[in-house]
Amino acid sequence: MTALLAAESVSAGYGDSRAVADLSFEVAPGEVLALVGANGAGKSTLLRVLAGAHRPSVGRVLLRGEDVTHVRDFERNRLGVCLVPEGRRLFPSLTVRENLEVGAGSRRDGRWTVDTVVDALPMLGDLLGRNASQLSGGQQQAVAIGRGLMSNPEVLLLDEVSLGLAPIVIDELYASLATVRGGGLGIVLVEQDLERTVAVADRLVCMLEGHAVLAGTPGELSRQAITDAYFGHEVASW
Ligand SMILES: Nc1ncnc2c1ncn2[C@@H]1O[C@H](COP(=O)(O)OP(=O)(O)OP(=O)(O)O)[C@@H](O)[C@H]1O
Repeated sequence: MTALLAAESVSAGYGDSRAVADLSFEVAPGEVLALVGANGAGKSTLLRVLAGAHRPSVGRVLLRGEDVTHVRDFERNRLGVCLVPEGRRLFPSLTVRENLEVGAGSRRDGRWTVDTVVDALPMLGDLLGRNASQLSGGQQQAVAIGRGLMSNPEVLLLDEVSLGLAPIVIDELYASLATVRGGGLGIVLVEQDLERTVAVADRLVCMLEGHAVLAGTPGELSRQAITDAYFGHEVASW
């Protein structure tokens, strides 16, 4: 079966420095693939390559079998790939509703509207008329995810959605993700919290200095193996 999204031998970097090295993987419809790795491992760069925001130096990105390597980010968004970047990047002077509606710009058909986004992310229900500048970090993150959903993506790329948030807010966001992933949406997730990643992911790819050093399902990989991969040779308990 053709994968929803595939990276084929992708390398990418900045000038002479290589951030992603010869990475390959596939994401099936409805699957959550987690990219795990320490700071600087290349996870955000890889997400940007998948989104069309960073050109790989080598390799290909395929969407439903079509080569989209040279398709730019805005066009790739129209084709169904949506990046929710680290740092949220909302429009502070717009209301929550307006920020969500900005996400619908590409006008793909699908189930996501302001109403269905609020169903999936209930914390937004009372906030639609509020300016984004007046939101807590968790509320902003929920808007950023909701804005991504409004483009009716087939692939959602989530970069550190829980960064800086209180555990209770992260719990709420992850509970929402469980409802979001139905309907064949593929998710590529970058998350610092290994425990949470293992709980939510169908498959893990552990990155070290740009390379994929370990891959498999949470059932196949021991915590020790994931931790060793995360830190290189160093062993830590978690
Ligand atoms: N704009 C940039 N210019 C130059 N080098 C960069 C740039 N962005 C990232 N890098 C470098 O590329 C490598 C991979 O960075 P990247 O942000 O992809 O890693 P990451 O795994 O997402 O890290 P983090 O968890 O800290 O966000 C790092 O060595 C980083 O310093």
